[in-house]
Amino acid sequence: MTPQKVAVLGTGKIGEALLSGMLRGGWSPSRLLVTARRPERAAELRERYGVEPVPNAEAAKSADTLILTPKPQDMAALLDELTPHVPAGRLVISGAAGITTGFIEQRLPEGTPVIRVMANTPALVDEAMSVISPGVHATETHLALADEIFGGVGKTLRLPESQQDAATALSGSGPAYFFFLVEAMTDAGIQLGLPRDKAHELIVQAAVGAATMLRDSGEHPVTLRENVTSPGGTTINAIRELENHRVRAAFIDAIEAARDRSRELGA
Ligand SMILES: NC(=O)C1=CN([C@@H]2O[C@H](COP(=O)(O)OP(=O)(O)OC[C@H]3O[C@@H](n4cnc5c(N)ncnc54)[C@H](O)[C@@H]3O)[C@@H](O)[C@H]2O)C=CC1
Ligand SMILES: O=C(O)[C@@H]1CCC=N1
Repeated sequence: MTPQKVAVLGTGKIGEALLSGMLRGGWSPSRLLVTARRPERAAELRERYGVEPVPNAEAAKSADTLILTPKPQDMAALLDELTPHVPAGRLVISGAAGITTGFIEQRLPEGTPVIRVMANTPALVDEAMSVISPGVHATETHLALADEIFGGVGKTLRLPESQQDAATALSGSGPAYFFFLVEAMTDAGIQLGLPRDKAHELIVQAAVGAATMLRDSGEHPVTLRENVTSPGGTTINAIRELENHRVRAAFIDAIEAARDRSRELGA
């Protein structure tokens, strides 16, 4: 079942990434609606994508699938605005960290199918990871629709909602950790006397190469790392320093903290 009309409500960074991906994937702008809080933002979206910005109430009435992408802190207010206008049977997909399907179901008309999705910004280059979990009224048909929409901008994976906060910490926030790593490695290159642009180029290509091997080689990351780590060579000196600085433990702590924050946002 392909929806006739999809609305993205609260079209900020992730909403725009999804919208742009849907358009690249062949969705006609006439089947897409967007809502934005600020008129300048609405005008920007119309100009950039040729989509129609509408008030939230109108989106709720005229789109058969609603994708909600405000900040978690703004979700309750958005739902209050939408509830009187959401006809029975509308599929509601939430892209917000932490917010549970139960939170949304309680505020919308009884029986509304709700799906929670955690995507990430690589949707901008069709390399998103989107983790999909159904609420109590979402059927296989609804899930297939979410797969279709989010599958257009990358990979999708279905997980039980109990694992969404962990997924948010890993793949939702994940790109930020890699960008942070690139920043830190660039600083190291500067420290070693390389020009910033050259250091950046070396690191980005190393990252792209490593990511492609991780995805395509079928090898375990430990094997891939061991293949780089020559006995008595350079890499093991670096690895020793990373272990001395407890970088592995820092990642575990960091990702646990992100998971905890996702839980807090939904509480
Ligand atoms: N940025 C990211 O990498 C990811 C973000 N998310 C989730 O996506 C959501 C949005 O995050 P961002 O796009 O980064 O934030 P953002 O702040 O760029 O976008 C949210 C947008 O919602 C709009 N908005 C809020 N209330 C509204 C209302 N009542 N009516 C119309 N528009 C309204 C805001 O004006 C803003 O433009 C969050 O819930 C976040 O947890 C999920 C995965 C990745
Ligand atoms: O930082 C955040 O809260 C959002 C959710 C996942 C990625 N960005």
